[in-house]
Amino acid sequence: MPSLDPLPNDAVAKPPKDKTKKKEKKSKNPPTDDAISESKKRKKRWGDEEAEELPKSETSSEVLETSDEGLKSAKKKAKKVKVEDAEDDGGDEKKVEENPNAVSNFRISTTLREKLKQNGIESLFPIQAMTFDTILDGSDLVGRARTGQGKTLAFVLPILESLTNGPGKAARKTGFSRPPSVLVLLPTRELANQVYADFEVYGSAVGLSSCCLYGGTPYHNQEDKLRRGVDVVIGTPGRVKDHIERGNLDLSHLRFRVLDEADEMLRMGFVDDVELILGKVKDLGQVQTLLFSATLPTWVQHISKKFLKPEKFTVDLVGNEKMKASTNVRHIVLPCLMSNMSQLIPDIISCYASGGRTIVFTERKETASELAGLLNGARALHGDIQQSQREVTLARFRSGKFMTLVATNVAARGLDINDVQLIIQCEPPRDVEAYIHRSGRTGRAGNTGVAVMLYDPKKSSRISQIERESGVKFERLSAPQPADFAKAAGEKAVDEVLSQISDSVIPAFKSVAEDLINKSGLSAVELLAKALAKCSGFTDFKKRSLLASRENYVTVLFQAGRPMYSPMYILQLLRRFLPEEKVKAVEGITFTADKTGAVFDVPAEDLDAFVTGAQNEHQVSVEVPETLPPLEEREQFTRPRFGGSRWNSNDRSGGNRFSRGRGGGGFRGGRGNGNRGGKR
Ligand SMILES: Nc1ncnc2c1ncn2[C@@H]1O[C@H](COP(=O)(O)OP(=O)(O)OP(=O)(O)O)[C@@H](O)[C@H]1O
Repeated sequence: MPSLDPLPNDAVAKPPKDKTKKKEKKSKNPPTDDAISESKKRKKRWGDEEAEELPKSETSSEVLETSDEGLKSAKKKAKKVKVEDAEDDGGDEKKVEENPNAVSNFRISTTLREKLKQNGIESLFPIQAMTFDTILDGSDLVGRARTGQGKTLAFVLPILESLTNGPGKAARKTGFSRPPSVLVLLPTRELANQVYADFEVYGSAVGLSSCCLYGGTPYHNQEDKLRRGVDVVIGTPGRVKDHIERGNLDLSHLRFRVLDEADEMLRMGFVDDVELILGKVKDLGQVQTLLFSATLPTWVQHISKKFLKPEKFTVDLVGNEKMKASTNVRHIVLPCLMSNMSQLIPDIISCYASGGRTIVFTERKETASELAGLLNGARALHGDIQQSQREVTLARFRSGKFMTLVATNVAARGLDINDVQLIIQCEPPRDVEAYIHRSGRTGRAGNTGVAVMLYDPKKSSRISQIERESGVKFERLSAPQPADFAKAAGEKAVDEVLSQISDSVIPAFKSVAEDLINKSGLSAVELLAKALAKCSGFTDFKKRSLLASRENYVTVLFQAGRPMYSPMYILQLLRRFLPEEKVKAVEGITFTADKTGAVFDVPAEDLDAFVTGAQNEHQVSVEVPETLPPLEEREQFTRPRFGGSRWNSNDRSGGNRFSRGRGGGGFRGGRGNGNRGGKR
């Protein structure tokens, strides 16, 4: 299993200090001898002579160690286990894992340990190791770790352990039509199903049953399960609330309440239902509340106070770290107009997906459906699709029946899908949390991945805003050029030809191949190159502009020996050595950050005229840059017009800003609408 990020230094924020007291609160009743002997007995009851009863935290307000201390103390605990074992068992010392996060170093029963091992899990991830004891010992907790760091099992394991071998066992209701002991709330149906699957796998191993309550599916199956009695209810707030109101769901005996993706659950639109649901618990002293997310904006700390006990613990493995997003992901930005996306995205996938799955995020449901229809083999997932179809689509994506999913934020959070190598966001999302969660669909559990965010060159300022708020440092790249992906695709085709095509096919195709060489006028190598392109799914290669990925355009860098501030000035200089129709074809004038020049796109067939024409002009130069120079940040709000396809630059239907004229978008030569430059 790949290793995970090293823990940051400020992993654990202290629980809110009780300002009225000088010293940290000590527990009122220090453990009596009976309690100690009882706890020693308990290590047997936990069905695991190896699982050592680790000393409970002295007080509920005890500060959890910082991450480094946490790991050191976990090591000490491991050694302590070793020492105690030796004393207790007359020296037949048990092998204790040196790895402080080894599952066997935690109060996890043999049954659960076996089930974890079957799933390849023999060591806890940091967020799991840092929160396990605190949850098992009965505290409320806010947990934060970057995406893909195992937050789900961080609450699943201690909850199951508590209900079957620990403090939660005694109070747990049992028998037919029992009320649930656990409620887990999530923001989307897909995520609810995913967490339900984890509870099914691990809960059923220890005799606990679960059910999943979410909309778009019939009530009666869920009602039957609730009527028969379940231990764990996982669901989305809307459907959970419906079942409460229908009298199917009694939450008065809950032992655990969990808000996964807590910041999303406490956002407008969810918080009222969440508050109503969580308020159904009668005895707040008996219930533990756990909040987890990769993002916990400050406002969450305030609003969550009403659900958590004052002496809650916080384990924050992101803390004050600048980088809030996944550190296992390459974060790339790439300029592209909406009208060029359906042509560009397949090339980005060829370049960065490494044969794995790709999730493309759009802001709106209709654009997700539209784009999915334009991308070969892609499927759409969003809230307007019927629930049964959503489940089929996600299951087929998970099983690799298709490799490109085009989704809205319904797939942004929590979804854990194997081998997602590439995330493409069609435009900067509205908030930084969306960026962090979307890009976190790749690079999970210690694996690596690539997140590409496309942006309209006219709105580049959103990029630095997301950089500031997420701590991400984007790689500013331009559209992949044919050479970028031909090599990778060609090598893949060669591997397939050599490994999958038997020599037995040669006689049948040899004469056709000889005819082709004799008649085509191309060399054997050139013909083979075409055949490999065909195997790779390419029929032609179009050059794309660096500035906006415009097909059959080239981005040029224009300089005039003095700072420039107005596109009109540039157009006037161009008119000195170019005919009007070529000046009119200029697209997307954008000044360099130092204003000493400007870049813009010109039709590839006009490039020579621009370069040679400039040579005869005093102090004017036109060159083709390898990469974009640092450009002026731009923010321009253009109200999108409706109708027509915004995705296909070949579309001449007009009707919206994305398919206007050649190449679409950007400032156009000759109209002098000027670059409004900078932010307004
Ligand atoms: N201790 C572990 N060892 C190995 N793999 C693990 C461990 N814990 C969890 N995983 C795997 O790591 C992946 C990510 O886990 P999970 O989905 O819980 O992450 P997360 O932190 O909730 O992510 P997100 O913030 O995106 O919701 C899953 O495939 C899970 O099976």
